[in-house]
Amino acid sequence: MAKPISMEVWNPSGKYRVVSTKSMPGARWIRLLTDNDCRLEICTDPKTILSVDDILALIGDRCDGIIGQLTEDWGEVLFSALKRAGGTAFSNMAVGYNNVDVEAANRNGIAVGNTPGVLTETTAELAASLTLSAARRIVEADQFMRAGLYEGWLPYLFVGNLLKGQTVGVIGAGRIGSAYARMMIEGFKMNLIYYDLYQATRLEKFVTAYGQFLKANGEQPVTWKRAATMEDVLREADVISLHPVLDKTTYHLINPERLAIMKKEAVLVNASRGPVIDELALVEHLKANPMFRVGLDVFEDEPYMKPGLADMKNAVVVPHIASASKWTREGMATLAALNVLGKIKGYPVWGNPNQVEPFLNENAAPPPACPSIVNAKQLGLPSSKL
Ligand SMILES: NC(=O)C1=CN([C@@H]2O[C@H](COP(=O)(O)OP(=O)(O)OC[C@H]3O[C@@H](n4cnc5c(N)ncnc54)[C@H](O)[C@@H]3O)[C@@H](O)[C@H]2O)C=CC1
Ligand SMILES: O=C(O)C(=O)CO
Repeated sequence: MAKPISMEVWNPSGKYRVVSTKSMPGARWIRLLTDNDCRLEICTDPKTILSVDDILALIGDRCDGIIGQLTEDWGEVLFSALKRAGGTAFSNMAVGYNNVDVEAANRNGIAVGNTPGVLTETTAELAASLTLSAARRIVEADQFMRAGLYEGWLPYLFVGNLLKGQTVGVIGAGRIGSAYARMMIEGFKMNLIYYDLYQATRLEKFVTAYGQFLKANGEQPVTWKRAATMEDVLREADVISLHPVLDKTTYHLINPERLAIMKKEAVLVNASRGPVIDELALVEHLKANPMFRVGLDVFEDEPYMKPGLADMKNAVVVPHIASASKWTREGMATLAALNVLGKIKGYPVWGNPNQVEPFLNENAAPPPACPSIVNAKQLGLPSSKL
């Protein structure tokens, strides 16, 4: 087993031992735990990704709850160790929890928290930024300037794609996908085609109302369509943004066959999870189709890129920063801490994980509830009546 690693300890005499595998932004999450009789231990080891052995050492012999990161592998080994240490609560500091084996958590009676809602707009804004960067070739043009290559305006210099009046395709029109769609529709007057297992009723109503508003003002109305198949989106859209969860149904959702049916000058954006795209196939597609552009926040084998991707001028790549705004990261820390605290205190689970604002109000005490526990039903946890 790995040696115990460096820790920062808050409120040493607290009754409940809570561990965070990383330092997290803001001070509120620390205050919320220490004001509620928790001894908080924050791992300060400089290693970016902790191994299962590292985390076993952090859990130790006694641990009531633990906050972990999306880079960590939370399965049977860690959940059974947490159970043996007397723990009942884990929270990912993330909305996505594909790094967590929820079945293993269920077997060990551990609640699994996540942090929905607080990342929605921040992540959608980064997806919109990637869309614009790819469509208008911002990174290529920036590199060109810095290399001293600019000799004056030219009719063909860095010609890209106009978004207005084009079709934006969204795959996975949940919280983030819908927020992204609204940005592209309201901001650039794009038409929408989307594919999701469920109907995005609020999004549809928004596009209808916005279309009516534009029409009343003498402008071309925007339109929406719910596609029967993912292929319909890929064939029709000029810009496609991926926002589904990562699971068996979405692994390599973008594969060679599906890349082949996309428009040759399409823009593809991924701020969901890397394995949603077959990245090797994408590299080949980028090579064969120089006018096809991508904006990627996530990668199949993070922190690595597949061979060849870094050389592609038609790819904009950023290191998984879609949720990286101060407000969002502090909010994620707060929600993760409250998930763990709420379970330790025996609080019920908040009724609507899409409406977590009451937990984020700095000027009020948070509701006595766990903001979001993904396996609440399986563990038979009570729902909050608030
Ligand atoms: N790059 C980043 O930093 C971030 C990435 N994410 C990723 O984005 C994902 C989505 O987050 P939210 O919008 O908050 O979740 P959400 O649960 O509101 O939306 C996910 C949507 O995907 C749909 N979906 C599931 N399977 C599908 C399939 N096979 N085909 C099409 N649609 C399918 C669901 O019906 C749902 O509407 C997270 O699970 C996470 O992996 C989230 C935040 C930040
Ligand atoms: O919350 C998530 O799922 C993330 O990817 C964090 O950025």
